[in-house]
Amino acid sequence: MTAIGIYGSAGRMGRVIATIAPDEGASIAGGVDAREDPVPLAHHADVLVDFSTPTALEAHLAAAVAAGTPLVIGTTGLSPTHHALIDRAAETVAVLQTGNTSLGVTLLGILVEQAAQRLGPEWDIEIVEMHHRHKVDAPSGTALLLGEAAARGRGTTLNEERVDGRAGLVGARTEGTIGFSSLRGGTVIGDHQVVFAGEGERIELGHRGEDRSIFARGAVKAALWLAGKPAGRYSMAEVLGL
Ligand SMILES: NC(=O)C1=CN([C@@H]2O[C@H](COP(=O)(O)OP(=O)(O)OC[C@H]3O[C@@H](n4cnc5c(N)ncnc54)[C@H](OP(=O)(O)O)[C@@H]3O)[C@@H](O)[C@H]2O)C=CC1
Ligand SMILES: O=C(O)C1=N[C@H](C(=O)O)C[C@H](O)C1
Repeated sequence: MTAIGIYGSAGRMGRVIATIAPDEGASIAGGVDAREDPVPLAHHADVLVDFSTPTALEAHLAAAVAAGTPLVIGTTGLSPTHHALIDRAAETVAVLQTGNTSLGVTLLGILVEQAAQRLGPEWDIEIVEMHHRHKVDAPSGTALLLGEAAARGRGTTLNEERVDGRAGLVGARTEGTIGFSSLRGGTVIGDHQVVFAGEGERIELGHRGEDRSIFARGAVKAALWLAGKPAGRYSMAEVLGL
């Protein structure tokens, strides 16, 4: 049975992953949290999952590379530097990074890319997300993933088009931009709405997470799929065959 090591094992996600792993046919090799050495776990797990914090990512990647153990990264709030480190690690081990491991959001990303491509830049795109009061990063990793899908559909990059949380006298909207708004409160698991606003009509594509097990199941499926894969950077759509 494939043994999964969890970075961030005592957190909200880590605990759900440990609970549902046996249902998906996996066992848990162990867990690591803040101020613990990530290296021994990388050596005795078959595959690692990281749902911790961006500041720990570099050490987790180094441990995975040193042990030759594949790594699924679910942690969000990553910077371009983190993504460069992931690309470098993926030259040595199999790595899958995604802001959302659920089936629903993975499919939503594909639908958003297609809609953006077909509608063109004259349809304004705004992405609204809401999460629980404990979430520390904004926009959410999922919102950014959806924004990247929309930008790809339009043949551009999110870096060129991104506008975060407007406030004050910001002026009229610039065509082609992709706006982000983040709400925080209560116990919301994760809601995302992608609004395509055209002349006299709107299309809204969205997803509501009702339970963290949707992310945990996806993470375990990704880990089982990634174990034994050659070095490279893989996607959740490949795991789910979408
Ligand atoms: N991709 C996806 O589908 C999803 C991604 N996420 C993302 O996963 C991450 C974790 O979310 P969540 O579980 O809610 O957060 P929590 O804050 O509940 O858990 C984070 C865990 O990481 C641990 N941690 C902190 N620093 C380190 C470190 N240096 N090394 C190892 N572990 C460390 C914390 O330990 P301690 O308490 O000791 O500090 C804690 O147990 C977030 O970035 C979130 O956005 C969440 C849900 C789905
Ligand atoms: O922190 C969370 O809870 C979640 N984080 C991910 C994100 O940033 O998109 C995924 C999910 O929405 C829950």
